[in-house]
Amino acid sequence: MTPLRIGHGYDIHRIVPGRPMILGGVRFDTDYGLDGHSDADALTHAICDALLGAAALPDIGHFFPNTDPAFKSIDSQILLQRVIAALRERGWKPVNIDASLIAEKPKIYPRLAEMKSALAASTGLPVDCIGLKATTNEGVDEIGRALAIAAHAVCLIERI
Ligand SMILES: Nc1ccn([C@@H]2O[C@H](COP(=O)(O)O)[C@@H](O)[C@H]2O)c(=O)n1
Ligand SMILES: C[C@@]1(CO)OP(=O)(O)OP(=O)(O)OC[C@H]1O
Repeated sequence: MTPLRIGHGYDIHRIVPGRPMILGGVRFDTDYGLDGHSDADALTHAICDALLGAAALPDIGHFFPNTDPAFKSIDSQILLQRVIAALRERGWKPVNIDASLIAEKPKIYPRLAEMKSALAASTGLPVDCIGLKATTNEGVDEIGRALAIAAHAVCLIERI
């Protein structure tokens, strides 16, 4: 079987008042946050889907349905740890992850190191195997009007 596989993931969540803003396992000090059944960490969800996709497994919603109360407000780092465990059971481990956030706000750059540390802890990867960056959408569309935040992720996995 092929020893290396590539995966891609995407997620988007609406910005709403009064919800926590959690991205890459890090909480931002804002009076707005992302709407969702879980903690709505769009970045971590995109990473989960990239890993699942690389292993040709069904997506995050299949493993953790948004109709299941067990996942209400759940910390997405727990979901990511379970995704890593699902891959490990099937003989796969991550090699590296690269992800991009598209967000008008909050400013991501000052918190990047913390986010990488949190994702490294959940995936078991060294921090230098996790790429992370942010860009605004230059005011274009709902993301550009700060009504939503989107994330894209790619990853490589290899045989254990
Ligand atoms: N939410 C964000 C968006 C962007 N950044 C950083 O600002 C730089 C400039 O953004 P552009 O959209 O003009 O490319 C970008 O390179 C990021 O480093 C950010 O920290 N948080
Ligand atoms: C993370 C899960 C968990 O129920 O819920 P949401 O926070 O709604 O996130 P989304 O990316 O829309 O769907 C995936 C679900 O698995």
